[in-house]
Amino acid sequence: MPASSSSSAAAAAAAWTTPLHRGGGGCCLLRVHGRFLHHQHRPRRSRCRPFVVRPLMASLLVAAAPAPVSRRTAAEEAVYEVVLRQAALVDEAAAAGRVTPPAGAPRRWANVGSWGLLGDAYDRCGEVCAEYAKTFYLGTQLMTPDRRKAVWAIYVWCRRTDELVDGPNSSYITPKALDRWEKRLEDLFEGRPYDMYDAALSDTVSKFPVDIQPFKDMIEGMRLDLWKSRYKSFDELYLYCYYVAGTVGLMTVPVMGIAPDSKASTESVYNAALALGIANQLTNILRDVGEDSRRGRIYLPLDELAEADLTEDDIFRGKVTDKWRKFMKGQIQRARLFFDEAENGVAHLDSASRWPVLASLWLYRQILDAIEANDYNNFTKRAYVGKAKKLLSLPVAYARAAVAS
Ligand SMILES: CC(C)=CCC/C(C)=C/CC/C(C)=C/CC/C(C)=C/[C@@H]1[C@@H](COP(=O)(O)OP(=O)(O)O)[C@]1(C)CC/C=C(\C)CC/C=C(\C)CCC=C(C)C
Ligand SMILES: [Mn+2]
Repeated sequence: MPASSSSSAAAAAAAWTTPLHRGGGGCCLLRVHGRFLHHQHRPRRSRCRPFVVRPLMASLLVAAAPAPVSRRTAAEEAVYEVVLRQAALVDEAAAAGRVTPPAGAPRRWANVGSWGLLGDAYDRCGEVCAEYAKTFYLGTQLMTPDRRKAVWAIYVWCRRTDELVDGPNSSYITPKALDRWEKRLEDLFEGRPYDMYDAALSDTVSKFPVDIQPFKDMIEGMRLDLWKSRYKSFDELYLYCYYVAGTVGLMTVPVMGIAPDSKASTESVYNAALALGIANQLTNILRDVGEDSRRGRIYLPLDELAEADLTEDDIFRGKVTDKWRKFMKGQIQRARLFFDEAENGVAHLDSASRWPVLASLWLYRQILDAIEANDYNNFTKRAYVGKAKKLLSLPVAYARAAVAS
């Protein structure tokens, strides 16, 4: 059973009774244009819940109904518990005055470091990153060497994890194989890496307050992909998106760092990071509807499809109709809400980390524009952002990141 499941069971029980304002006074919700915005005036360590695009709220927004604020869904509650734990870890490290371990502390994985192989391991991670994610690799060049290398190591682990279920050997991947991958993850967190990519990550997690839970949760998402090909509601889909993508935000914030002068709570920065992962994955899903359907998969909320008077067969037939356009407009609107929340958080990241995050956010968000430009034909036309637009985003994001505060 995944570690997150135990908390999700408790969360499920609490979900119908927990008010949005668990922290008491000190903050308030404002309703603006049908959205609830959180007005926050609490110190960094506050536990008061910041504004976050909630799955239930987002579903209702898509259905153009009024959004309730008093209830949290089971999926949201489960994810929120992880967010709180990650934020607390970063706060503890900051309170102890460190991002890296105290000087002289035993390194969990010292041998290879002293042989100089660690440098090679990180270089290989950088090469993989440069090959698979050029723009993002470019963005990491502004970061301090330690942070840049750490993000590469996380990237490579994520890419390898995804390759297990999506790569050339995916047909051989069983739940047992994923269990072994998880054991390997535990080993590397304990300072016993299996290969050089693991070694780089092992070193990274010994230097930064990175927790194992989001990594385990990503493996859980891959487990889902082995057997689940339908999502009944947005709540179910939200949890999947958290597993495979929201987790990336939680893994990387401790490395990217929070701006020392930021007044935002750690928790709200984590929520923004989570939102970016969710937004990216929702965009992935909307871009790949046709491709996924040809693999027998529908990553769209079935209840919302039914409300739009669309059936699974409509997806498999892949005909762009007015009903489909209307449905897609709602889905795109929801993804944009998550991007908006993420964008608000970027200014609170360490200044050197803002540019790559903002650039990647803008590039991904433009895929939604491309779906619109394709007249919502995501069955047979792949939405992509052209090279010119990509190149233009980089300096614009750079300028914006430089002035963000
Ligand atoms: C405050 C604030 C906004 C902080 C930002 C925090 C941050 C850096 C968040 C990163 C969000 C992000 C890039 C999420 C990745 C989402 C994603 C695309 C996940 C993909 C999953 C599965 O997709 P699928 O199989 O459906 O699609 P494909 O056809 O395979 O594409 C993933 C493929 C999971 C694996 C994820 C990666 C390989 C990306 C990992 C990226 C990093 C570690 C670097 C992130 C850093 C920057 C600067 C963006
Ligand atoms: Mn994939």
